Formats: sequence, C-alpha cells, structure tokens
Amino acid sequence: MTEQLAVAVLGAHGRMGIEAVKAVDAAEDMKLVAALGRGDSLEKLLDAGAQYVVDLTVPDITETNVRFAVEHGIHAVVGTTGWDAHRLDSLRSLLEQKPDTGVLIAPNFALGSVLASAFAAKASQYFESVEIIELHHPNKVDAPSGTAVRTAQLIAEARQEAGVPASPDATETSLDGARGCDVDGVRVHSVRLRGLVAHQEVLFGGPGEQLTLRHDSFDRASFMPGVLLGLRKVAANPGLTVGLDGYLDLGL
Ligand SMILES: NC(=O)C1=CN([C@@H]2O[C@H](COP(=O)(O)OP(=O)(O)OC[C@H]3O[C@@H](n4cnc5c(N)ncnc54)[C@H](OP(=O)(O)O)[C@@H]3O)[C@@H](O)[C@H]2O)C=CC1
Ligand SMILES: O=C(O)C1=N[C@H](C(=O)O)C[C@H](O)C1
Repeated sequence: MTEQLAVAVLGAHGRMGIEAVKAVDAAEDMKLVAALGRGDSLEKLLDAGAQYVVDLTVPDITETNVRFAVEHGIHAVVGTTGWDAHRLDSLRSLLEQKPDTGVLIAPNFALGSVLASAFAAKASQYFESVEIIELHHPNKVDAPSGTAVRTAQLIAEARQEAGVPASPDATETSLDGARGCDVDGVRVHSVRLRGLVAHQEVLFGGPGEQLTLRHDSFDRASFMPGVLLGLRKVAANPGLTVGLDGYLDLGL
C-alpha cells in the first residue's frame, strides 16, 4: 500500500470539522494525525507531522491558519469563508516563496454545487436578468455565503466576456436590503431559516421565460467527497487554486 496522507483538521469540533474528522478517519489512503479546535496551538501540526491541513474554522482565523501551514510546507484544503481578493493576493505572494506547496480554497465542496455554479455562469450569457438567492441555517455567521459570492463572480466574468449588459432594474426607492446586496453587479439575497442546511437558487429571466438552477445540501455529508478529492489533488497542484472546479475537468 502507498503511504497514507498525514492529515490534520482545524475547527475539528465544529459542524463541518466533525464530519471531516470522520471522513478522513474512514479514508484508507489517509491518516488523521491531529484534530484541533479553538485554543489549540498551531505548533501541534508540526508535532503531529501533518503534511495536509483541512481548515474549517471561522473567517477571522482562517488566514492565520493557512499562512502558518504554507510557511511550514503543509498543503491546505480550505472550506472556510472570508477569502476576499486582498487575502487571496497576499496568499499568492506567500506561495511564491513555497513553490512546492498547494492550497485549495473551495467556497463549496459539494460536487452538485460546483456544477450548478459552472452551469449558472454558462447560462448567464443567454439571459437578460440574473439574481441569486442563497438559503442557509440560522447559525451561519457570514452573509452572503461564500458560494453565492463565488457564483456571482463567475456569472459577472462570463457576462462581461460575452458582452451582456447589466440586469435591468428600474428601482428608484427601496428599504435597506430590499434588493439584496450587489456582488460584481449581481444581486444576492440571503435567507436564514431553522431547518435549512445550505441551498442556492440562481434565477434567470428572459422575455416570457424563467430558468432556475437550484442546488440543495440536505446534510454536511454532501461536502465530504469534495474535501477528500481536494486532499488527494492539492499536492499535485502547487500554488493557489480557488474553487474545486479547478481540479475537475468540467469542459464548459
Ligand atoms: N466549503 C464548503 O463546502 C463549506 C464551507 N463551510 C464554511 O466552513 C466554516 C465552518 O463552518 P461550520 O463548521 O458550519 O462552523 P462552526 O461554527 O460549526 O465551526 C467552526 C469551528 O471552528 C472553531 N474555531 C474557531 N477558532 C478556531 C481556531 N483558532 N482554531 C481552530 N478552530 C477554531 C470553532 O470553535 P468554537 O466552537 O470554540 O467557536 C468551531 O468549532 C464556515 O466558514 C462555513 O461557511 C461550511 C460548510 C461547507
Ligand atoms: O456555513 C455554511 O453552512 C456553508 N458555508 C459555505 C458558504 O458560505 O458558501 C458553503 C455552504 O454554503 C455551507
């Protein structure tokens, strides 16, 4: 048998961390060497001989965790939100000093969600109007979701390349938030509701028709195949990859 990947999970006691610990533990080609929570020193990663970390913590701390990993040549698979353009640029610069180290920042590990965002970017070139509704559990600390931000960015890029103008909107007066927030010209609406896990709809409108692309994660198990895929591919992809689609051949 080939050598197992030595994996540490950060945020191991959170909703996603608990699932990731189980998934890594159950994977024959991986060995869970550390499961760290708030208050644990990152030095424990070195003591445990971690070659890979999975970061599933909080937006405030994820950058510190990932930079520590990269500085020590540990590959990182990151699901935590909060990676804006400034943080990504700064991480790219750090990675230039560690050319053998790979980082995957994946706003969503669910394969269906990754596909839905890619389909949305494609479809957005053919419709006059597009808006995003993301729906999550009420314990989520950030809005809009990282997935919605990423989807909006992909849509904005695709529409710009195709020369599609902004979605029409005659609103002249509105209460704060009534039209959601603006991500690169795409309106994003956030719902927080007990009973939900993670859901997103992208609505497209044209004269006399509507297309809706919807993805639902009913259980955090939906994210685990993507976490494991990320761990298996990250070392072979040095530098920074944003989006699990970077490791897939979607051919869209
Ligand atoms: N990419 C994807 O597919 C997905 C991404 N996410 C994202 O992952 C992140 C985690 O989500 P979720 O599990 O629901 O959130 P939780 O709040 O359940 O978990 C976060 C965990 O991180 C812990 N933590 C806080 N600070 C540190 C630290 N310094 N070191 C180690 N652990 C720390 C928290 O500890 P404490 O409990 O003590 O506060 C908590 O256990 C979020 O950003 C979320 O948006 C979520 C689902 C899917
Ligand atoms: O906090 C969550 O739950 C989720 N966070 C990620 C996001 O913000 O997009 C991924 C998924 O939507 C679940």
